[in-house]
Amino acid sequence: MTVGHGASVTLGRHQTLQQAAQLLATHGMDAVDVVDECGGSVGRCTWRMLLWAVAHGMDRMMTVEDVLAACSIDGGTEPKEDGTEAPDAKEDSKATAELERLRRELEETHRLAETMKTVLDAAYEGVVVVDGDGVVREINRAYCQFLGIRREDAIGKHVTEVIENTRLHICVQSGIPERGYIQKIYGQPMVVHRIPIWRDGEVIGAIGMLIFQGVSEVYEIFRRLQELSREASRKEKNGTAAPKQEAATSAAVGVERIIGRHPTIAAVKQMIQRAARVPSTVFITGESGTGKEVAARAIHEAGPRADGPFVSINCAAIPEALLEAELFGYEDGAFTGARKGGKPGKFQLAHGGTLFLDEIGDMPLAMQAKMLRVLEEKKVEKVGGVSGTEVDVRIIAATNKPLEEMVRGGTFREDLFYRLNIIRIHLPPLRERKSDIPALIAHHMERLCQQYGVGGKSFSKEAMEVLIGYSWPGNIRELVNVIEWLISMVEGEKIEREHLPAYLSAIQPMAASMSYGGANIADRWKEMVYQSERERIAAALVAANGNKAEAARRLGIHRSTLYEKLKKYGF
Ligand SMILES: Nc1ncnc2c1ncn2[C@@H]1O[C@H](COP(=O)(O)OP(=O)(O)OP(=O)(O)O)[C@@H](O)[C@H]1O
Repeated sequence: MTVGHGASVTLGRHQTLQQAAQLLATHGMDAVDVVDECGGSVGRCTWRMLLWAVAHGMDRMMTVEDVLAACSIDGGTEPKEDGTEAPDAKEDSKATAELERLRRELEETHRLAETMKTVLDAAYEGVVVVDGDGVVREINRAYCQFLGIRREDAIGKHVTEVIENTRLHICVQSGIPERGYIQKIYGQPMVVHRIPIWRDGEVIGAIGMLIFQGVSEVYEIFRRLQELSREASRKEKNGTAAPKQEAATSAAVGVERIIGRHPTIAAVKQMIQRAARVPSTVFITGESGTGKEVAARAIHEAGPRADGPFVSINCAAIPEALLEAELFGYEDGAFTGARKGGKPGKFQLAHGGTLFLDEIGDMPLAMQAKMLRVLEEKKVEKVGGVSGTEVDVRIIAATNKPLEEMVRGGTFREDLFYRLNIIRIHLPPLRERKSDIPALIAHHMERLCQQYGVGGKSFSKEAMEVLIGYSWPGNIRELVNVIEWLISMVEGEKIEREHLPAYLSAIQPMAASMSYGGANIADRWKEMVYQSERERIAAALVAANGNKAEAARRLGIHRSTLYEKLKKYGF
């Protein structure tokens, strides 16, 4: 558009309807001449013409030239120069209503944008928003002041041109949130959070936050962590089992370490918080890999024993003959091969803390009787010992076996079952809380990439759909293993559908009653699952050179589950 000498305003023929409306509104005009590149008049744009275009559902981005042409083809609906020929009254009111709706929509958008800007500017932290290409779309006053730049100069530029050492554009590609990272800006270590913005399964941008007050706090947290780690190694030297590496490296504590917002998991988190407050025995059930140990640690960390040890023992992994010594310890010379000076048992090591009895359903009957006595008397007697020692231990037990059925079948003691089953927490299988899959993937991807020192990876929409569609029989452990495998196998930053193991894409049954090629689809499905699981197990055994413990780890299932499957598939 041009404003010539003597305030003569014209509109270029390639300008849009939206620009035409803006021009008329800005200059308070009813009509404006439409000109070509040489300034020659090609027609006249009026409010009536704009109303006509809106009434005919034309796009706001259409050129004025096209609208002029459409008007003339329409048989002169557009008024002639003198404006005597108006659109008919019905169309006129339709157009007016549409314009009014657009005006209100615009007003609302402006109001929201203003509110958002006020909120952003009032925030103490620096906030920057980038789009899917890493281009700055919004930045607040605090960030601009810190960087010493003007908002207008930052907006529209790639974030790397605006903020030193930023990784926001990488966060957009990986889709992985980065919280509490240190970023050097102007030589100062700053604490930043980088959070991807997801829409319809795709990352469409990211928000960066600069925490001005955070550095000293972070150093304080760091100092406390160092103290804790020193404490842990002191305890390890004294014989207390160190927590798993995963738990030690994770900053999350208590229910924080449980990822997921599905209602079933939200209810579990509530139960955990309640259970943490009381000393009663907790009994956790759920399929293998659903996070029973994670839940047990969360209870320990959220309760008053958090400063005490968390000791875990897998009752299925220890041969029957050694289980008693592992649990209660042994005296010097208690049996052939016993360590000189004896050894404390898990109960003693957990004194003042929590003992997690995993796979309790696999505990032999004879051992169950001894366990019941210890739980009732709160005293343990070492193998080869003569007197008992008092222990103050909170018990959390877990199993993936149907313990009630085992009680009925006589393979699990009823009295021990009731002694354990005081607070019951059931962890749902992953297939029943699929909405948590993206968050679990993001969490473990970030954790593992940090652990391996590699850059983050993101999933294509198709790959994510496959991961969400799969039934995850090995639950979260299987998911973690798939992520670990992908991190080491995929070179690039984007994980595509074809990078995923083939068994994840197997067709799901649509309806059990449907038939396909004469065979019942549910039977075909079962057969396919059977085949694919058999192949996966065979592949894992080959990859692990026949080592069953390693194969079970690769498959994300417990060793005892692998043995059952080996039997089932006739290996
Ligand atoms: N809610 C969760 N959020 C994040 N990670 C989880 C969650 N639950 C489980 N995991 C991860 O899944 C894996 C398996 O968890 P865990 O060992 O607690 O399962 P489990 O039910 O005790 O398995 P099993 O019955 O075989 O002993 C671990 O890598 C753990 O970090």
